[in-house]
Amino acid sequence: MKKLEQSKLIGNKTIQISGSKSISNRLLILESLFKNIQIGNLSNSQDTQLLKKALLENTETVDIHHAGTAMRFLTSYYSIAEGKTTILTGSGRMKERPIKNLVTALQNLGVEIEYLENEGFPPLKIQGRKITETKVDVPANISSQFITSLLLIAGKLEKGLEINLVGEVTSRSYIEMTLDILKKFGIQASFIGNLIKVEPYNESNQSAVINYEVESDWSSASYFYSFAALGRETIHLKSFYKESTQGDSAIAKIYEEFFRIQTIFTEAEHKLTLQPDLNFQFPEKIVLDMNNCPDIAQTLCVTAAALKIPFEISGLGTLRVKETDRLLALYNELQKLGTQTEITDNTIKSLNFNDPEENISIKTYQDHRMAMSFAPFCLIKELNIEDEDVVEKSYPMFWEDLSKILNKE
Ligand SMILES: O=C(O)C1=C[C@@H](OP(=O)(O)O)[C@@H](O)[C@H](O)C1
Ligand SMILES: C=C(OP(=O)(O)O)C(=O)O
Repeated sequence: MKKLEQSKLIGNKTIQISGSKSISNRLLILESLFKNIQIGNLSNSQDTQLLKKALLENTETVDIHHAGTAMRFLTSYYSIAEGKTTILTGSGRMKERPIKNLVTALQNLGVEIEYLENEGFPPLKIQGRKITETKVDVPANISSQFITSLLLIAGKLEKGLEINLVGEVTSRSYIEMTLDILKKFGIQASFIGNLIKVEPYNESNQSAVINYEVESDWSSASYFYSFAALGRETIHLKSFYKESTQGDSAIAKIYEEFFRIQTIFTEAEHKLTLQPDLNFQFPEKIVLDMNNCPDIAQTLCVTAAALKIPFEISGLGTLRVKETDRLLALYNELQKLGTQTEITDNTIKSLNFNDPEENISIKTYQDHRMAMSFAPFCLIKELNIEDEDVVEKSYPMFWEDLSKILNKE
């Protein structure tokens, strides 16, 4: 249990955030399939460590715990490991997170994959083989990770791959991030309408060494936007770029529009300065579709609840199948801050704001983002965060970094 006393924000501190977990996990798979690259600022998240270990050890049974990207990316990776049988499993929650659309797509490409417990969910038994098919349909409304998973192996197939995205495309920014990284590896791809075409990798590219400096993680940066919005002090974050491929960089625009936090980029130092406008007036209401940046939805809901600004967020269907049912978790825990909400399959809307509870203890539901998104509320009132170690999944240094910017009141 982490006790966060009521605190004040110390101005002008600099926080060094580690590399994007999404970019890092794509790079590790590509490195293993295609060639050696020099990776700088690799994510120190537990999810990245787990994936790295799985790729290095190459055992028959692989337990990926709660790392969603690793689970989905490795499903395709082991599907093309010719002659190798792999059992791919994960935590209790991972066994409840959907994977059927990806498995069906790989089965349609000729791979033998068996569900070892429940149909449509891990654990999987995968019999790797050479894929010769060239086209596949994939429903794109459940998780973009299914598409990324196929894209990461596509260049390895003899004739490349055409992926037809069926239905609404969720978390599109993550697909675009994957295509950008493929390009850096020299893998040609196009994304027109609902069709993605990837050309086979040209082996003569093999010799050119790539240096890839991973931009720091914008999802992790989001919590500092929340601190700046509630504490109205300047915070510096490193190492970020002005043009980001991470969809969660939308946090800068969102917090500028609704909370008057200006983001200033210092190119030379790859530094972001989060600078609150002190003459800030609350917006009347926040209405936003966050389908493109689902991981920062919890951050925004807590900031809005703390400031008692009515909000109505849509595009959040995927939150139901993440580390926990994040809409339900928000509904439960925001009540402790005094905020009543109404949730549907894919939206959350505030109904009214009352005083926070006396002794607030936030449950985290094994979800790192529940712990980190509620932490900034300590600028309003003291609170406890249960199972604080959950932050390791994406941001192991989170509590240490907070201690640098908080002063007990
Ligand atoms: O490709 C990725 O790196 C991710 C895609 C998103 O998942 P969905 O596409 O399942 O929404 C996001 O929520 C997750 O944290 C990371
Ligand atoms: C949803 C997340 O991760 P994953 O799907 O990779 O477990 C996340 O980090 O918020």
